[in-house]
This record gives sequence, structure tokens and C-alpha cells, in this order.
Amino acid sequence: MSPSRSDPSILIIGGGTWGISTALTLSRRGFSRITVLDAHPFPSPISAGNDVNKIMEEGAPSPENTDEEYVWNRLHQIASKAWHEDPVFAPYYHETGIVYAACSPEGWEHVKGWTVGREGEFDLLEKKEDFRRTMPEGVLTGDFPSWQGFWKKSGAGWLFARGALMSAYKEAVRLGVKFTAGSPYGEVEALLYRNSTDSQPDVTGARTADGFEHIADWTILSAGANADVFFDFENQLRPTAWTLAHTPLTVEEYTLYKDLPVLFNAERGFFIEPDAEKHELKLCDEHPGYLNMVREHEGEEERSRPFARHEIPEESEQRIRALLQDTMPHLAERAFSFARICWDADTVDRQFLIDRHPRYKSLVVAAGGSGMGFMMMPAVGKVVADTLEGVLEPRLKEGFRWRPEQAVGRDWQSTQDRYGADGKVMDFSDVRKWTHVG
Ligand SMILES: Cc1cc2nc3c(=O)[nH]c(=O)nc-3n(C[C@H](O)[C@H](O)[C@H](O)COP(=O)(O)OP(=O)(O)OC[C@H]3O[C@@H](n4cnc5c(N)ncnc54)[C@H](O)[C@@H]3O)c2cc1C
Repeated sequence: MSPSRSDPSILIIGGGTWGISTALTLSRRGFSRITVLDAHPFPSPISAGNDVNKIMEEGAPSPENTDEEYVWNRLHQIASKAWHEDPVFAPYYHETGIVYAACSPEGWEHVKGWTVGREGEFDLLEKKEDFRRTMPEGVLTGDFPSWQGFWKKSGAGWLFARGALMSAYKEAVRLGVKFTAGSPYGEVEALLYRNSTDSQPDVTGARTADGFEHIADWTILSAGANADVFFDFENQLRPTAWTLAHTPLTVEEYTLYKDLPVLFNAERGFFIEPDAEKHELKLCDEHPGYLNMVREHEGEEERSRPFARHEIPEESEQRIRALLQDTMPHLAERAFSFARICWDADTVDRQFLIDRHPRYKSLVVAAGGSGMGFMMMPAVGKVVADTLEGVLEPRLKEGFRWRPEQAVGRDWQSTQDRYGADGKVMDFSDVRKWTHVG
């Protein structure tokens, strides 16, 4: 924080997973002039974190870690502590364990890589009986054709995502954070710049769709996959969508399905136990993602642009049903009660992008969840607050730095170490049929 300003005004653009955690952390540190703008009422229907559940994996750095491993493991360590101990977050972590799996030799090599150096934490699963034993009898009735896997019984599980968002929101409001949510008052259309010749260019706030100019000492841009829409990230972000659907369970099924480990196949998809409110089982097919490449202005390069839709491509529905056929064929034909596409932003190295902008000194960017940003929610709040205060530990600062050099000539079609579907990044413009849900 600038020494002359003990309590600067802070504008947070996007009150989703990272924005809300940042608001909470800063308010806990005593900052009292925080405003969050969001285009939608809380919790935003387009927030990637507004979901029944998300996978959680614990971790901690070790002395042998490379810098890259250190950054990731240190983040895990900070987040794990919060999910266990912080009263705002702890009630939402269910440490039920996780089953990792793959079907092809290539996929299996990939999954085995996750166990290197900590083989003792995993039980090998080779036959369908091994997989079936990971859950109560009657849940996994499938044949698991060509599946191989590992079962990690502790230090992983799932998070009640929407519950954690609401909890952080309520605490932030209690501590005095102001929210302006919904269009037009909370919907940011543009950042505001100071460009006079006698001073350094800088960001001074944001303009919302009602024309209001929100001026602040600091601006934090945490608008998820949409951050790239109104600020030039120099190709560091690729808005990418994944797909999810819910299938309803009976009360008896719900009782049987309680406290299940997460089942994640890196090529087929995953599911987590049903949610307590609606008794629905969330299902995701695994794939390198969908883009929506559009050319917004003549002569410009095409960019992927997020849009909202409460349906999924029919091909995605088929993949989800194939996952069910392998694992729980008794559910494979059941109609879905909900479906949506869900956007996140991929960086080139899939490491988060959290830094003060090199040119606009009052702008902090916090984006690039890269499909793994929910479990790190409490840690990201701390990292963003440390970045704003200029006290972030050096190895994390280096890992999360503004790094456009990585994105020069970026291959938008890169799978970025993801498997599933046909092993290719897909585009919504090629989708001919969408599911009809409900
Ligand atoms: C299908 C799917 C499954 C996932 N599973 C997992 C998982 O199991 N575990 C895990 O750790 N991570 C998972 N992730 C990743 C995780 O959800 C994201 O990395 C994380 O939620 C990103 O947080 P965010 O704050 O950057 O974005 P968001 O949570 O999307 O927040 C962005 C916010 O910006 C707001 N906004 C957008 N435009 C504007 C505007 N113009 N003005 C004002 N506000 C605006 C939105 O309304 C939203 O509230 C998954 C992601 C997807 C898509």
C-alpha cells in the first residue's frame, strides 16, 4: 500500500470465486473502502464457482520442488489450511478421497505422473472389482472397461462451492465490503485510464453500463473468463468452456450415494456425490475445452468470447452418458435436470496470472483459473492482497507474474495437457445440436 494512503479505496471488478475471496481477505486486513462490482446478482450465474461442487486436493511444498512445483504446492498448502481451519471455508470441505483413472496407455501414463514421489498415498485399482470397492455396494455397477486407476483415501475430496461463495460473501458484507451487483449498475463496460502527458498512464477505476464512473486508488480485475473482454491481456488468457449436467436421484439413492470419493477419469470425465439440497448428481465429461472464436473487428485476430447457455452440446451429453455406462449404467439413460456451459480462462502454462500491471501501477490483475481455481480460492485472496500490498513472497510473485512473452504466437488450439473427447480443442461454431433439458 502506498505509505501516504493508509486506507486506499479499492475497486474489485468481478465478485466471483477470486473477487469475493480477495474482498474478504482485504477487509480482514483492515481495508475499509472496498467496492465490488459484478454484472450479476450474487452469486453470479456465470461465475465458474457458482456450482454444487468442485474437486479439492491438498498439498504442500517440499525442499526438492522446482520453482514451478513450489508455486503450485505452496498455494495448495495455504488453501488446505484455510479449508481445514478457517470458519468461513472449513464447513464446505468434504474430505472423502478421490479416485483417479484413465483408459488409454497414454492417459494412464499421464495419471501415473500425478503420483510420482508420493506413491504410498495411493492404492492401485486394476480390475472392475477394485473400482467397485471404492464406493458402497450398488453405486458402481459398471464394468470399467480398460480402466486403470488410483485411490487416494485422504487429503482430497470436494468442496460445496456455492456454499463457500455465499459464506465468504456474507462475511465480507459483515466486514463492510460494498457490493453493486446486476446490470447496469454493476456491469463493467470499460476501465478508466489517466493518460495525461505530465503523468504516467494508469488505471483509475471502471465505468459501468449505467455510465457511472467508479474512481478508486486501486483497481483489481478479477472478472474470470470475461476479464479478457475489456482489458488487453496480450493473449495470456484463453476463455475456454467446459460442460456439466445434473441427473436427479431418488431419496434412497441419495442416501446410498452420500460421502462418496470423487471419481475422476482424465479421459472420460468425473462425478462427485449428489448435492444435499436437490439430491442431484453433477456429471462432467472431460475434454480439452470449447472455444467460441469470433472476429470482433475487421482485420483483428479471432478471439474466444464467453457466452452463457443452460444447455450443453449433444456430443457432450453422449460423452457423459458413456461415462455413466462405464461406471453406473443404471443411471445412463436418466434425463438431466440441469446443464450449462461453464467458462474459465486458460493461461499458456496454466499457472494463475496475479500481478500488478507493469504499465498501469494501480491495476492488479487476478485471472487465469485454468480449470483449477476453485480449490485455491482462499489462497488466491491472500495472494491478491499480498500483491496489492507489495509483500508477496518472491517465488510466488515470479510464478504468477505478468508474462506476455509466453503468449507470443500462442497456439489457441493447444490442448494444454488435457485429455478426453477426440483429444482436440473444440469450437462451439461446429456444434450442430444442443441438449434440451427439463
Ligand atoms: C466445468 C468446470 C469445472 C471446474 N471444476 C473445478 C474443480 O473441480 N476444482 C477447482 O479447483 N476448480 C475447478 N474449476 C475452475 C474454477 O471454477 C475456476 O478456476 C474459478 O472459479 C475461477 O474464478 P474467477 O473468480 O476467476 O472467475 P468466476 O468465478 O467466473 O468469477 C468471475 C466474475 O466476474 C463477473 N463478471 C463477468 N463480466 C463482468 C463485467 N462485465 N462486469 C462485472 N462483473 C463481471 C461474473 O459475473 C463473475 O461473478 C472448474 C471450472 C469449470 C468451468
